[in-house]
Amino acid sequence: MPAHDSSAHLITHALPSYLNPDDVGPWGTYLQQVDRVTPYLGSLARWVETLKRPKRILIVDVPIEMDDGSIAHFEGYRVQHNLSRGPGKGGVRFHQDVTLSEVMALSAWMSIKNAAVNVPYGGAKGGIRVDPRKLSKGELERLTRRYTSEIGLLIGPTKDIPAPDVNTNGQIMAWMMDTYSMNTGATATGVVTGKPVDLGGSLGRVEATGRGVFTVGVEAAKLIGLRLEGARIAVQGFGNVGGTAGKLFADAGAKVVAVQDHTGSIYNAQGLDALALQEHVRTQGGVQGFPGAESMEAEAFWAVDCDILIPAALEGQINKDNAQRIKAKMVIEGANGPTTPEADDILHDKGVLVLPDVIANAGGVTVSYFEWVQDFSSFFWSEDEINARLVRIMQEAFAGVWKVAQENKVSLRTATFIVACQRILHAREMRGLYP
Ligand SMILES: NC(=O)C1=CN([C@@H]2O[C@H](COP(=O)(O)OP(=O)(O)OC[C@H]3O[C@@H](n4cnc5c(N)ncnc54)[C@H](OP(=O)(O)O)[C@@H]3O)[C@@H](O)[C@H]2O)C=CC1
Ligand SMILES: O=C(O)CCC(=O)C(=O)O
Repeated sequence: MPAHDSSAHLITHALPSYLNPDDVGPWGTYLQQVDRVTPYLGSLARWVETLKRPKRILIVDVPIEMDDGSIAHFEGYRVQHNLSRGPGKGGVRFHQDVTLSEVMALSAWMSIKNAAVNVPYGGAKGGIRVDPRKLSKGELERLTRRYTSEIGLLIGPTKDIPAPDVNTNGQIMAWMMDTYSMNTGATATGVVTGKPVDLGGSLGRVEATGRGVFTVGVEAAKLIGLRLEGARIAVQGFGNVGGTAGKLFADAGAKVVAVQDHTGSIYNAQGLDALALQEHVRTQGGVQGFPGAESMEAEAFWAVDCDILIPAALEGQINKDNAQRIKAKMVIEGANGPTTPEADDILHDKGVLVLPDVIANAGGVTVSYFEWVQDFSSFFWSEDEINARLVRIMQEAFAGVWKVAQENKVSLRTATFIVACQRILHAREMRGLYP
């Protein structure tokens, strides 16, 4: 091929073999979101391809001995999407449907989210394809420890810092911290966040994501003149994020009228007792059978009469098939990637305000950042101090995004991407390309 053949240009942009340009899952959703922001990036658009390729992907085989003596193999991942603004940061998911393409999308949304609230991190995410409900506690511990050792070459307090996500919690973070510390020969509390408070965890981290969801919800409600007192809330997923957000809205005078998880969908027009429902989910494993609630069909959940809808489960839940039926005035994305681009457009045309994941659920990583800072200084803050700082960061970030949306006449999602992508690509440009 001649040295200046124009097709050489195409070769430098060839997609890596693991990237499917026709991905219709979460990674495809993310790519469409990047395409929507590109016209607003000015000269930084030259760098936008950076955002369409994860920086580093590790796929690991995680073998463990089961309680019955057999050997089982699980597939695990850690993806570092972008490290221009700092070490990788993002949770670890244990779920039977986890795929590489999903973890890539989740890691990319971490890059955007971390930049949107201006914490000094890049984006990363991890996961194992496993249904943790089918494991004993011992099997779960062995799986977590082996996975941590396998991804040990990528993670570290200044390299990449995991945290909880779906089906992972403080206990799992404690095992990860312990395994990494044993492998490196020194206690390294800063290698993960979301740890139990007695092991260097932060007060307020467990509730932080739900508190962030609530905080931006309050700000947006003021802006659109929606009264929270008596407002009807529907929540999908009543785990860490959905449960806390539902409880905080109920404490503020709103009514949680409908909740859905994989065990069922429940409804009470007078409002469900959110605290009692959290306890019911913790002890019974789901919302089904909650006293004082009627059951409803899963599909009917999306059409329920409500003012605020909070998806707080998995990706792609609000899609072209159900978006038209949504009656809420506002959708607050507790989950990552719950709304497909087609559904985004439908909601926009219906006048429903969508507070996107990349700002609405950033409270968790914000308090993770506080935890990491506290671990480095070994000086711990009070819960009031943490909550006050969290609320301030969320309010300021949300106000900034709102302004950008108004100025550019774009959705809050595109506005958040404008703010975040400019920060990431500016950092990329300033750092340069060569060692
Ligand atoms: N934990 C955190 O700090 C953060 C989490 N997020 C995101 O929030 C979302 C929820 O995470 P988190 O609360 O931590 O996870 P949890 O594991 O605590 O809770 C997940 C909830 O979603 C429900 N769920 C799972 N699958 C479905 C389904 N197909 N239909 C309906 N409900 C379902 C689960 O119930 P069941 O299994 O019984 O159905 C459970 O109620 C995820 O998208 C996560 O990435 C975002 C930012 C931070
Ligand atoms: O707390 C963190 O570091 C990340 C939480 C997370 O995975 C998320 O925001 O989606």
